[in-house]
Amino acid sequence: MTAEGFRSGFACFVGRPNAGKSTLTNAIVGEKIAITSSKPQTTRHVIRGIVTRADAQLVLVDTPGLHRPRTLLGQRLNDLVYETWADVDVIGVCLPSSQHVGPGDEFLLTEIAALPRRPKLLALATKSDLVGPTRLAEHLMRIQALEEKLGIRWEAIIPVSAVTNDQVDVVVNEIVKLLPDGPPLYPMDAVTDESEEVRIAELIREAALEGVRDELPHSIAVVVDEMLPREGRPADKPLLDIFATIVVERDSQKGIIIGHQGERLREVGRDARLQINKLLGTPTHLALKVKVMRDWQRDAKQLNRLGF
Ligand SMILES: Nc1nc2c(ncn2[C@@H]2O[C@H](COP(=O)(O)OP(=O)(O)OP(=O)(O)O)[C@@H](O)[C@H]2O)c(=O)[nH]1
Repeated sequence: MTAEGFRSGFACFVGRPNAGKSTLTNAIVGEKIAITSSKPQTTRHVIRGIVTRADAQLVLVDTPGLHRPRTLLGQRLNDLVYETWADVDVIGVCLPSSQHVGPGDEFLLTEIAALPRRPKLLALATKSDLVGPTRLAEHLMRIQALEEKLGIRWEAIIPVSAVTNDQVDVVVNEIVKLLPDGPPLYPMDAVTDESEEVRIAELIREAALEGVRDELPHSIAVVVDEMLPREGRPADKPLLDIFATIVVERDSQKGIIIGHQGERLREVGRDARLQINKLLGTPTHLALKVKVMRDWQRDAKQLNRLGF
């Protein structure tokens, strides 16, 4: 039963690494679904957050960054980006207020402008809390000037801060306005269609990368091997056992993840478990293994197994 005038569709946020895409997605969906970090390029999976309102359903698709493909993984990620862009109704282009609009941003927009079926474009001046009004105004004017320079059209230009929650609702309203009429695409109570396992794997990956991103930026993946309720627990005190494997490319990386006498891996497990408990709302026990799979990023069979 959907009211007349109900809108539904897909949107994604694009932007240079660190532009604030994941943080904005989280602020909108209100649940930890995407990875955020202070270092670039941690978003790897296509993650959908779903906003359902009385008048609309918005499905947010998170894409990885576009980069120079040096490995099979790089190529697949880029293909995924173009496929995602072709599918969405609205692209929110994140242009951080704290940085100048640069060649990277223009490259991205030129690629979008060349799409056969161009989605509607919203310019989002992200991280607006980091600059004063004068700088923000200048930034907005530079964004405006891109229309003529690149032959694109902004449906709106919106300053937004995901951190202070300023104008996040305006962003959602503007996106919804641009969605086509249509019934909900997912059940009305859905938040995300990403499987729990994938979300858990991402939380572990995030914890494993903490503090060592410079050393291991793209060389780790996480697979959840098994999740089962612990037997013999009282009904009011359940415990979920999660077995997961952290996959690295080299022995030296395995050493980094594990740390001196396993200290670092224990920390990773503790951090990840807290996040997982929050996500699932159930106490969990997390058993982590570290495995070396040489060149997993170049090997198609391994990539398929890891879900890329
Ligand atoms: N002050 C401020 N910081 C922000 C805001 N949004 C994001 N950040 C910070 O900017 C950094 C990058 O944010 P992300 O959301 O991970 O950026 P991203 O575009 O998803 O990055 P990639 O996954 O690398 O492409 C993090 O340290 C965030 O805390 C904001 O509105 N204000």
